[in-house]
Amino acid sequence: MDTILVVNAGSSSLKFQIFEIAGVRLERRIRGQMDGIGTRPRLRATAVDATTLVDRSYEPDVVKDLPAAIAETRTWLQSLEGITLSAVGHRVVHGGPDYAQPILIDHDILDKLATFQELAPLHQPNNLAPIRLAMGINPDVPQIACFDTAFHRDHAVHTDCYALPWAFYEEGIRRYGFHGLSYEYIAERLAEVAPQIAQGRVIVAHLGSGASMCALRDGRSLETSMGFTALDGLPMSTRPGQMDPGVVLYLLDQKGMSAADVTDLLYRASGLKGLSGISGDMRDLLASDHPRAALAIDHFIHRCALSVGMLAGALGGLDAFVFTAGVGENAPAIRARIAERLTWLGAELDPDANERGAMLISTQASSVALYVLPTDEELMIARHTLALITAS
Ligand SMILES: Nc1ncnc2c1ncn2[C@@H]1O[C@H](COP(=O)(O)OP(=O)(O)O)[C@@H](O)[C@H]1O
Ligand SMILES: CC(=O)OP(=O)(O)O
Ligand SMILES: [Mg+2]
Repeated sequence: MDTILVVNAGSSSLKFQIFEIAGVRLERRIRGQMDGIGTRPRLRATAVDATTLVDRSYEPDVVKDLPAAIAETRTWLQSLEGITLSAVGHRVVHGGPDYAQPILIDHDILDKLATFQELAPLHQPNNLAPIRLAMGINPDVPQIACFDTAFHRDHAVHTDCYALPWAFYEEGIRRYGFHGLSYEYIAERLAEVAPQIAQGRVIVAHLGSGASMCALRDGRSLETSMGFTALDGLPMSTRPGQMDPGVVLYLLDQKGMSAADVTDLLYRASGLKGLSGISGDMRDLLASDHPRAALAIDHFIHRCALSVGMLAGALGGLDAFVFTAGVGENAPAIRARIAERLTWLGAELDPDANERGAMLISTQASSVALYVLPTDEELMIARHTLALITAS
């Protein structure tokens, strides 16, 4: 069968899906992921009828990083039979100022995208490595890049700029925003499940290993919590989120840390992991009775609440709030605590619906509709990929 393979390397997971091309439609065939990379690695894949195709756990030091996950997953994918690849669609986290649309990759574009590696060190190298590999093995299969930044590219300039001298904006130091494929999917999904509400003022909380929020109006991105890099905004598994840049200056100047040390601290050793000293995985923190686990969760909730205030301000009010990604989809306790901090906006949680993981988790009296919508970045990538290969 003719298929599109989609590859999505996140900061704690490698997700993939295989879609059959059925004329102009896509039919999902296989969905899988290696998640818990470096903490509790597990490779799982299911067929469309929910049959388990693989379910394998690994020691954390065996699949300790994304390259190890890519190698292990690739071996498994190669064992599949009867699959002809028409194209591969890739999530590429940073598209810089110029890439605002999905694009067919060639060597020049690959080199250009590699110049953004320092702006997304947890992602960009792992997004580009499989593309380079695939182009080497089978140069005839089109490799399509879909950017996390693209969905935010039509923000107003006053939204995108930092209050730095203008020349910095012109050279590309801007607030790009990320998780755009997820927000694009949720905007479409919300338009299906609640068309009226989707036209209104909506905040989507993508709470995974990386976490951000996006203010949508009429399905378009108006504001988002991440900026020039995916360090900004909410605290994450291993990243601190919004921080006074004076801290970085202090670390460099007063503590004598090198730029590489600070990079490592901010991308890999901070956030929930750094603050708790236990783990960056929300499951571990929820299961722990250590006071620092509780502190890390309290901080996460507090920063989420502040971010909602900021984005509701950008929207001039709030009609709906959507939880998505690993934590948002799977942690009712976290959803309940965030919802509690939305009470001032008129939100009222339905605790039973929340525990069940229902799609709508607010009461009828709530003036802000609360939703849980599983994201599907891979479907978004597959759609873009199909559109691009059929247009060319
Ligand atoms: N049942 C759960 N309860 C709480 N957190 C969960 C649960 N399942 C997954 N998570 C969290 O979701 C995160 C992964 O989310 P995901 O969106 O897949 O991240 P990424 O794409 O950045 O790798 C993990 O760090 C884990 O903390
Ligand atoms: C941009 C980002 O942080 O992505 P992820 O949440 O997949 O790590
Ligand atoms: Mg992700």
